[in-house]
Amino acid sequence: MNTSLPAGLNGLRVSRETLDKLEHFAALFQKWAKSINLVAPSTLDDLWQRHIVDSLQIFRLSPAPKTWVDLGSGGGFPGVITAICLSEFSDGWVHLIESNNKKAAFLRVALNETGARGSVHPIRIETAPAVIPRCDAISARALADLSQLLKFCAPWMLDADSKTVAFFHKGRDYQPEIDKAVSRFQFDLVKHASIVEPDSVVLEIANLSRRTK
Ligand SMILES: C[S@@+](CC[C@H](N)C(=O)[O-])C[C@H]1O[C@@H](n2cnc3c(N)ncnc32)[C@H](O)[C@@H]1O
Repeated sequence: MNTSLPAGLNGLRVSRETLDKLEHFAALFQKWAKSINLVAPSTLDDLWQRHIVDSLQIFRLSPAPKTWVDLGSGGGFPGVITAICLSEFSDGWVHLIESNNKKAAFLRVALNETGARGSVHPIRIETAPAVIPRCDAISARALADLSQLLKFCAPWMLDADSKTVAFFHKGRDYQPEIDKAVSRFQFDLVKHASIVEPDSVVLEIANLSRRTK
């Protein structure tokens, strides 16, 4: 298995300390992935590019938010990677929402062992806003279609005063998801080209409101 670092992290810059933590996380991930299905096994050989660098783009796009919520964190992408990046700063925090208990156990170990700034909530996303009433940013990767993601985010983003921004990784077939979502919601959208997958994007969404008929 290739656990080596891709040259220059695709141009992303991280400190030596963060790199050490990412490498520690990668080693832990490979160990746990032998007994729990953390990502599609076919992608394990390319852990750095397919998962770690893919996740790093989120923090690169938005380093400022203090309180993050990562929905359906699975094996930690992008939530744990964001939490590791935040550990360079004093006051950021990532709430990882993952209802699968085995994955939640891995996430706890990953945060503890890397000293990342985050906590794990082994709960359903639908109940998370009651536990985490506000956040500055939300991330989700490989979780649901855009309309469902916006429904999950609504409790944090629908308030007219909300400044919460959401970041969603999407593969090349994202446009029909946007077309469907705009029939129900209005929002500001920025499409960021992925630095990892050609034709994939990270959708940045702000100023969410429900469309009135
Ligand atoms: C396909 S995995 C993606 C994991 C990770 N974000 C990634 O990109 O590798 C989706 C994860 O979301 C979790 N999940 C799905 N629906 C959920 C819900 N309603 N509440 C909490 N977790 C959920 C699943 O247990 C699973 O680990």
